[in-house]
Amino acid sequence: MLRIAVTGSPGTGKSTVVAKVAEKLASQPGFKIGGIRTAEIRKGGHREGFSIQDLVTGETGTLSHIKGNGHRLGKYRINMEDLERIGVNAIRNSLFCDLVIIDEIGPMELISGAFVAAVEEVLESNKPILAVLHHSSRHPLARRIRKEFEVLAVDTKNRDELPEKIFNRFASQLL
Ligand SMILES: Nc1ncnc2c1ncn2[C@@H]1O[C@H](COP(=O)(O)OP(=O)(O)OP(=O)(O)O)[C@@H](O)[C@H]1O
Repeated sequence: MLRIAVTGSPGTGKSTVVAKVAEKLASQPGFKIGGIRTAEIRKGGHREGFSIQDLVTGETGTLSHIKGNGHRLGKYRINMEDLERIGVNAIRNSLFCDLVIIDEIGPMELISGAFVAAVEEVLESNKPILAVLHHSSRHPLARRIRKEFEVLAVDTKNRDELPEKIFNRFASQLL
């Protein structure tokens, strides 16, 4: 079962690579992609936090924000309610899809035991997975993914060609 994790320094284009692969696969008739994407919340040219979205329902919430009163991680406060209501549900429901995308598995997401458990459940399934893995996480789940997945490092030199390569790998197994 094909499982690929893309990793790399901040801002190298990991999410863009995954989004391009997802877009190409999603355009195949009947192909269903589940899981999550996270994105920056910007205001006035500054990053104020991150959003989290269910790839099936489109439901979007706040993963973290500079304002809030949840668990602090750097300058951000984790919104555990949205992380678990949207993120954990999206990952559980992705078990009914053809491909699971988890963008991303990093320190903010790994704060939630329910998130970790949901990802572990997907790992125990037979589902193909494409994940963005935070480059420096030492969490046991991150270590497990580094061992079990094919890990591809994204950099500015390979980020334009990687989407096609990753698409072809999944396409040859799944389409
Ligand atoms: N192939 C590309 N060519 C040009 N610009 C790109 C490319 N890929 C990504 N970018 C730009 O680089 C920036 C970072 O991209 P992206 O969010 O995909 O990176 P990331 O590695 O996922 O970031 P983070 O570390 O914050 O998760 C964005 O502004 C995006 O538009």
